[in-house]
Amino acid sequence: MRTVEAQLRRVLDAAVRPAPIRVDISASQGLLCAEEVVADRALPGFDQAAVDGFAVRSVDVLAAADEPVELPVVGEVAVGSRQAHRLQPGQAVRVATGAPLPTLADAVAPHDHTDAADDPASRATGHRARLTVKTPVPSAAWVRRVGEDVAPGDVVVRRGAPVGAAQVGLLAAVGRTKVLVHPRPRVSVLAVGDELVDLDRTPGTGQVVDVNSYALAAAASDAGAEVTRLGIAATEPAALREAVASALARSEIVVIAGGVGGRLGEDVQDTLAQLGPVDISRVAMHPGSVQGFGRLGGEEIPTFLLPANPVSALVAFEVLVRPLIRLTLGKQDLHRREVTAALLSPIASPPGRRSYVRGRLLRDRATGEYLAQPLGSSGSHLLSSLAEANSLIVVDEETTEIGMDAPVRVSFLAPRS
Ligand SMILES: Nc1nc2c(c(=O)[nH]1)N[C@H]1C(S)=C(S)[C@@H](COP(=O)(O)OP(=O)(O)OC[C@H]3O[C@@H](n4cnc5c(N)ncnc54)[C@H](O)[C@@H]3O)O[C@H]1N2
Ligand code: MOO
Repeated sequence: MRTVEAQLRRVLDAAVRPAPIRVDISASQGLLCAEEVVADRALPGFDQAAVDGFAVRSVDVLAAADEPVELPVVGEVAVGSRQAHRLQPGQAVRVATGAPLPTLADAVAPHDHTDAADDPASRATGHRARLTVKTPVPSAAWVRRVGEDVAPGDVVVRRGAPVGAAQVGLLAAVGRTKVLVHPRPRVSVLAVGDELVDLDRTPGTGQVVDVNSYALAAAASDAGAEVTRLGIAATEPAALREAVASALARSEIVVIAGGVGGRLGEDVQDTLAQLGPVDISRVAMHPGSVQGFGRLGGEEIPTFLLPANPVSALVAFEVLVRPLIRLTLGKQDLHRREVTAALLSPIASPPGRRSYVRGRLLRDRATGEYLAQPLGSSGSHLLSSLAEANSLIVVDEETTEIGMDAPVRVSFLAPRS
């Protein structure tokens, strides 16, 4: 039996990474940047007022520390003003937040530092108002300096950085319409099984609705892949070979649920062997121990044969496929967050296998301590208990029993609202 680690290594070694692509910045969110994005401009692009107030020379209002200083207001600069403004020593200009600062001004006195009054005498000289500055403002106060955020030549988004809302904002700010990113890996999902019918049919006696292609497609999409759910594959060898070959041609990862055991399994494996070597092995895990993996087709596309019991399929996906999708996306961190929790009821685990026990992770309000409640039976067909779970309790290979209150390793599943 191969350890989970050894199987994961084989899987990750087989990763096929799609070449980076250039996309609109609006489509880049959630992907990893594949280039160093260098700013060709400064942000802010010019010195500007950080508040509504009056642009002044700080030296002209120094004396306001002792007594109010009066200045004539010689003009007004609105946001977006494209006209050059200039003030002379001893003058003030009314400015709005974001307006370009007049030449010579090096500070803004906010409204609450000042009193402004209409002054007929100063109006006669062309000035609109007299300003009383009650508090001095030091140089650069209430000014957003050119290049303070980003200087030309700065890297605004690093290669390998996840693109989130702030990165999309920076790309827009430096005028980039497109950005090079690692695309989502394309994952194709198929199910095989003679008993399967699609969900638009009422299953007859002995028939089972195909759950796996839907559930695995959802899991792949949640992991960040671009998914094609191909549904139930024909089991007639030529048709199956054709279906898998066409999936290989359009995917970086192929996931097939079923075909691991029994007569059908042998037929499926024989057919797949025409496309490349498939290794069916027992992996030291529970559930999901019997599985197949190979690199198929000319491009050696990593291809999984997952055990068909729905819980086994999803757990095997979680443990082996999800990390491969994340690696293919370019992520550094391939695994879910793990915490240590106190076990709320005892669990058993088969010897020599790592168990993934469905659980609910709780937090003790008073102590902040994590608590793990194992859910129901461990049957691999019991999908509703996986739906109840928000985590998997991971029991190592050597342990066969864990008592109440003992510390256990718990891996988060997708966060739920
Ligand atoms: N000789 C052995 N037989 C089996 C073993 C074993 O170790 N030795 N392990 C059992 C376990 S556990 C699993 S899991 C399966 C894995 O084999 P397959 O992947 O070929 O699974 P099947 O036997 O075809 O199906 C198992 C179960 O799942 C249902 N199923 C199948 N496909 C779907 C689908 N798309 N959606 C929902 N449910 C599906 C199927 O009807 C069966 O009930 O092998 C066991 N046998
Ligand atoms: O491999 Mo089966 O994986 O335990 O349901």
